[in-house]
Amino acid sequence: MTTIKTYNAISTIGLDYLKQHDYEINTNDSPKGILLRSQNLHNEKIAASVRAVVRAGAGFNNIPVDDLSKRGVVVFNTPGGNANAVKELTLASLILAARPVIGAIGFANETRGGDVSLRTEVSKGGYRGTELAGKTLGVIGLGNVGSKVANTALALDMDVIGYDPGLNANTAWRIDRHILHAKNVQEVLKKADYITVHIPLTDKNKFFIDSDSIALMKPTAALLNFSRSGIVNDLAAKAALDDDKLRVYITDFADEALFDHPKVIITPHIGGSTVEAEDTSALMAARQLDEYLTTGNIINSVNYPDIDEPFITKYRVGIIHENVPNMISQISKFFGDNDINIEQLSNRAVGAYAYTLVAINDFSDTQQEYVKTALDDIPHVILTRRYVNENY
Ligand SMILES: NC(=O)c1ccc[n+]([C@@H]2O[C@H](COP(=O)([O-])OP(=O)(O)OC[C@H]3O[C@@H](n4cnc5c(N)ncnc54)[C@H](O)[C@@H]3O)[C@@H](O)[C@H]2O)c1
Ligand SMILES: O=C(O)[C@H](O)COP(=O)(O)O
Repeated sequence: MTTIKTYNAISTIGLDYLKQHDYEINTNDSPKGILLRSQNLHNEKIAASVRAVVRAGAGFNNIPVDDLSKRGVVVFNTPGGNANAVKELTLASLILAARPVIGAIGFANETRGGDVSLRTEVSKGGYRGTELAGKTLGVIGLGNVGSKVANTALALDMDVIGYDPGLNANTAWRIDRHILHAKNVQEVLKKADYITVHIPLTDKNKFFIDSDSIALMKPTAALLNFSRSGIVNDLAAKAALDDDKLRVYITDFADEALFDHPKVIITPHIGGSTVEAEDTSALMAARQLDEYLTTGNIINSVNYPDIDEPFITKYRVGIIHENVPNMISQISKFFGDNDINIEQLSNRAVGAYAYTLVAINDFSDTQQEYVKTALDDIPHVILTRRYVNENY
């Protein structure tokens, strides 16, 4: 049996899937895979046995991707698995930014005793809000979450302007044609009444929203952060709120500096915390993990190229290597020199790394033993794995 190590509360749907596919969960210290959510892996020792790390969720800034890539460990996430959950909480937050719902609930609860209805009717004027219809929503990042938020805001009769210079074709298809595409982020910051950020935390995106960007916003603007702590400079947001340069800041990431601020609403990182999102993400994660460990197919990796081919031969060899010239010819020569016939060879590269998946039928035990060690001697090969098709 193969062991998978887990961190965080992973939905039982995902864990059951693994158990049904002959995996043990957390039974020893030499797992083949790790399945996690937001656990910070940067300071954890990751066992040498690990071949795959799967994030049941979108953001993977909690995983030491660069180090794992060098070790040939494939890192996955589950894009879109929790996007609807984040969309719904973002929409709720837009309403909280437009209407003083939280204060009004507090007030209603304080008016116990006597003629409650009279007192609430007299004082409700203090809880008047505004409407979202007709206002402009700026969406920064139009990926799985941002595209859903943007499309749904149109149904609320908002005007929507989006910014995403790295939009991929799949997501682009999903974006409603009524959404205005900004050429630069400044255009969004200046035009929008509500600004919501849905981008990953990377070195480049650290403090993407800082005092300079807030200075471009309308002083009546509302800023929403359901991305990550560190994408918005919270201290800059707080200073702008204090100086009446920003109206409200809603964030899903608690920060000591923001507690008890009257213009801040904090939720405890619950954007993806719905039953449905946790089930979907965990099941996607479990399937991707099993698929890689048993067939070599890579689906939704964040550090290696995806290759997803039907496993129709008896064997496969997956070779993780650097993306440098002459690798495919050296690999195919290696198989030829060792009298092993290649039925199919797939190769893809992304950034500094590449993956070659070789399909084989006739593969003697001696050849298999030899390939396992000798392929690794080709310069720039990082890791080699062999896969056996039990259904062949
Ligand atoms: N609060 C939560 O619980 C929760 C849940 C899910 C996701 N998230 C966060 O939201 C982020 C986005 O999630 P997603 O599923 O939409 O990811 P995604 O990968 O589908 O989309 C991210 C988009 O951001 C764009 N982007 C990157 N940098 C940008 C920049 N500087 N300016 C404009 N666009 C930029 C990318 O091109 C991509 O289209 C995740 O990385 C994660 O950190 C939080
Ligand atoms: O990036 C994500 O998917 C979200 O931040 C969800 O995180 P969680 O799995 O810890 O709820």
